[in-house]
Amino acid sequence: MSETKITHVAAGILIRADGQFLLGSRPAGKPYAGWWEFPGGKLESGETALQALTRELQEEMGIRVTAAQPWLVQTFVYPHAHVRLNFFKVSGWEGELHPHEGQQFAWQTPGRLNVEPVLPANTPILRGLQLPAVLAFSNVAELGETAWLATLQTQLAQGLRWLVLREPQLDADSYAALARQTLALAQEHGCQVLLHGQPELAEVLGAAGVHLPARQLMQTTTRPGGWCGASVHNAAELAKAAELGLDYVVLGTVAASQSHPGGATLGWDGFSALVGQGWPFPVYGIGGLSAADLDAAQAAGAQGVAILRAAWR
Ligand SMILES: Nc1nc2c([nH]c(=O)n2[C@@H]2O[C@H](COP(=O)(O)OP(=O)(O)OP(=O)(O)O)[C@@H](O)[C@H]2O)c(=O)[nH]1
Ligand SMILES: [Mg+2]
Repeated sequence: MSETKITHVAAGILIRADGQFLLGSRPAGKPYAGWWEFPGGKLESGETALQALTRELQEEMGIRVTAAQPWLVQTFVYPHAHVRLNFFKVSGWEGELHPHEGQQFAWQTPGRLNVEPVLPANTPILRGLQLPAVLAFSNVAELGETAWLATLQTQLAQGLRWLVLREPQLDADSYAALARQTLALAQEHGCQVLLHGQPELAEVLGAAGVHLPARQLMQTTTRPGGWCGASVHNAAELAKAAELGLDYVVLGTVAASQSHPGGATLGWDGFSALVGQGWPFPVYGIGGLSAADLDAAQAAGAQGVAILRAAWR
């Protein structure tokens, strides 16, 4: 059998200051004409993905890219090609948008698209765009239930929109009771709550989804419904998360933390090397981090930081 040829593609997600992002319709005459995509195209020989992105956005829409960060990498098999798609977040450009190929443009709100259909390979990218920069993990273990629930209400009022309810010290009944209370509070504020390692309970209680500990991730054969993320520590666990089609992972331990003192840490260099392999989901740093580490995390290729103790101060 001949080796499958991989077509390398670069595509840009233009993001405006108001958070909206750009989709373009594919021009007549191309495969999937009329479907919506992120502007971009195939790498020419000798080009890096960033060079191809810059050239394609100039050719297709007449803009000059001034700031672009590599984000997700998705591989996909179409009848017409096996593609490896390098998606960039484009936060800076010069010039007005011109549809040089007769395409249409549409600015979109994450999670609330008003155009369709979007190219099938882009599903995880559209999900990733809905995820926050800071992912909060609960800390009932240290604060106690009453104090944590009080802090939760303050944080919800201040805009907390994503929460992982991780309390491995609780027995099943106590955890379920806490989950019910947490969901009742969170739902008033449109906050998405992910339960820890219990897809069935998440479904019964109507939680947004589930967060899998690494051991459970490695034993899972079918992706649970709703939002699904996992904790990972190495390339094998990252690969498993990609195979299952998860929505995000938290990768650590980045720095020594109070909960894992003296344990092995990745540091931002080790973190960056793993993220740089290219994954179809956002990767958060975890372990001894706070929101103050956001810039360092993003410089290392992270979506952001997962924070535990620091989320409830
Ligand atoms: N530009 C772009 N291509 C995508 C996306 N998602 C996705 O699956 N693709 C696939 O990536 C491949 C390359 O896309 P393209 O047709 O834009 O390439 P191109 O601009 O170089 O076109 P050309 O070869 O006709 O000049 C196509 O197979 C397309 O289906 C996306 O969001 N943007
Ligand atoms: Mg193109």
